Amino acid sequence: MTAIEVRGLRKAYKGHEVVRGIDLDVARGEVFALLGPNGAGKTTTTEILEGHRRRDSGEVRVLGEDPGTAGPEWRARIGIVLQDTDDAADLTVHEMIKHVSGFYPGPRPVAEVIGLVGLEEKKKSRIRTLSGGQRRRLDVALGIVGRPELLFLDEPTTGFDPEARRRFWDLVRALAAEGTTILLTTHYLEEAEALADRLAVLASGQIVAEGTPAELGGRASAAARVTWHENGVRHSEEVADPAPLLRKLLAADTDLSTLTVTRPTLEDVYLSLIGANR
Ligand SMILES: Nc1ncnc2c1ncn2[C@@H]1O[C@H](COP(=O)(O)OP(=O)(O)OP(=O)(O)O)[C@@H](O)[C@H]1O
Repeated sequence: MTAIEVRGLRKAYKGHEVVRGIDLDVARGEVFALLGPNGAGKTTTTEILEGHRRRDSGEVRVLGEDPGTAGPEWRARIGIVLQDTDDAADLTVHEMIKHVSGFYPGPRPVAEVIGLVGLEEKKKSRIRTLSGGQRRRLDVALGIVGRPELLFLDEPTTGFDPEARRRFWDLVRALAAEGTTILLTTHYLEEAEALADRLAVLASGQIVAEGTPAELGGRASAAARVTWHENGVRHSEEVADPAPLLRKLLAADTDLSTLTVTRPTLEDVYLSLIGANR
């Protein structure tokens, strides 16, 4: 079943079109990442799907309803982690999560949510005293307290330290394992690679590539670069299939202690896609 279905989505601000005919399908239970440079239209698209922004044209279905007209029951089935929120700073972490949990019919227990995002030590702290990364974790807590069927994560790990980011990835995987559909926007390609079942690259308001992280932009079939050293001299060859070259090197008893075989990283593919669409 489809969680998100978008056909021909368009949106302009003051006559300048920033979303220019997007088609998108996200299946239930899928983790889908939207990538793209600053200003590509990711947040605008996401906000339209969340029902927070009006579209100019196109068909949009989210959990079977049009977000432009869907009511509070639909809203209770989705969770949203916005790029930056700054409200109710005088409440404590626990009070804020408790307050928001009251909006949902079957919320997670507050203590469970605090544990999931790793804010146990800060549960009695006032929100205004949190660090940037802790504040983001609270945002994530508020996004998941209602047990959403579909979770929107807009750059969720900006400001996280590396350990918090890994912990957040585990949380996303656990939510996905429970069947939560997740739409994620991120500038961290390793994050998209670690989490997403599929991803789409948005450039100037259009989807320029879509696929699994392994296949995006022909990555799986791209040439491999083999490098090694022979008598102190570095050799480097680009080959479609590295096996014959490796056999030849082995047969010749070449020193392979510095051997590397690499294919384009997701970042390489992403940068060339963005570069080609400037
Ligand atoms: N309320 C608004 N009024 C006018 N222009 C806007 C508005 N919101 C966004 N824009 C413009 O629309 C374009 C797309 O913005 P959007 O925030 O969707 O991009 P993004 O891909 O999410 O970028 P980022 O990676 O920086 O978050 C940008 O050029 C932005 O300046």
